[in-house]
Amino acid sequence: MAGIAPVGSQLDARECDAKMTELPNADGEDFLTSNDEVYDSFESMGLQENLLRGIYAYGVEKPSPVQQRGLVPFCKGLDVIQQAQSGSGKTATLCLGILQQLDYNAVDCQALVLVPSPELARKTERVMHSLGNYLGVKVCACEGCDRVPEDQGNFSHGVHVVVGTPDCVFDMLRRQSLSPDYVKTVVLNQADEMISRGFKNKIYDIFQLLAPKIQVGVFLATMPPEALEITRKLMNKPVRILVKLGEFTPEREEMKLETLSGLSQTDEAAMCWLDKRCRLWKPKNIITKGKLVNKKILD
Ligand SMILES: Nc1ncnc2c1ncn2[C@@H]1O[C@H](COP(=O)(O)OP(=O)(O)OP(=O)(O)O)[C@@H](O)[C@H]1O
Repeated sequence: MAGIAPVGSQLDARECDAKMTELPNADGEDFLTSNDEVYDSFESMGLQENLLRGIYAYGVEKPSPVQQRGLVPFCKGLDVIQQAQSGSGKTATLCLGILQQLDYNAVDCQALVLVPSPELARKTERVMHSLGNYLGVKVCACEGCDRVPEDQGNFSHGVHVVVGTPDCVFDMLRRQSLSPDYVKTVVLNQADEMISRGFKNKIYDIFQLLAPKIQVGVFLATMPPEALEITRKLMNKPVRILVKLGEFTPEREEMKLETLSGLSQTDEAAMCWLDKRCRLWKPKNIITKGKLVNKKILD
């Protein structure tokens, strides 16, 4: 671990919030963190042996910038805001942070992950399941509000983590198909996207059903004013991590495309995703699975 004095560690909460909205557009500073610890390897983070095995089996060797700064505080049970671009490793971070803290001797729902779409719920379920394979995690995605009986069936076998859109999760809690009693962590993944899809009030409704003292993680790419409002209302002295655009390199994106292919996404979905990345980084070429994809074919 290398100790550094990061931008943000001396600022108060309000100054930090202001910085988090300004910094993505500013030159010069790459990180804003209100926590001064940076871990450049997973081994130095004090993670459980079986979680490390899951990480290696998943094919990940070195933590990404957001993981180097945000994973350990999250594992310690602190509230954490992580703002970084899509593809920077936020989903893996929240999965690892939850997996490290679960009590595997109890089969109660201990963590909720709220996401903007059923597709992202399924993706998060797969990532959590792969990383937690050696820990025996039971994770379940709510498939959709029209599939309540199937979801109820899955929950009845016992579950540690539930992932779903705010609508679905609220519905499960309201029907008492899911107990709020043992939930100690709630994560809002792609919180900015959830807000733009109109889920803000449903998120507040869910928190009304949970215990008052709960760990909250907020993961997003942008910080609209409503996201700041959510963090102020729901979080307790959060650790703030902002990784600027461009910190995640195209080389690592090769891995994302391989993962995409591995998950048998359609070529169209993969190309659409690549196109978004090319607009961000403007690379000349992207190499994937030994093939060179010339950027021109995406134009
Ligand atoms: N430390 C790492 N090293 C290499 N690849 C990684 C690492 N962490 C995550 N990845 C891979 O990078 C890709 C993006 O990670 P992830 O989905 O966690 O990012 P994200 O920030 O949540 O993206 P999005 O906002 O689009 O969901 C995935 O394919 C994941 O397997």
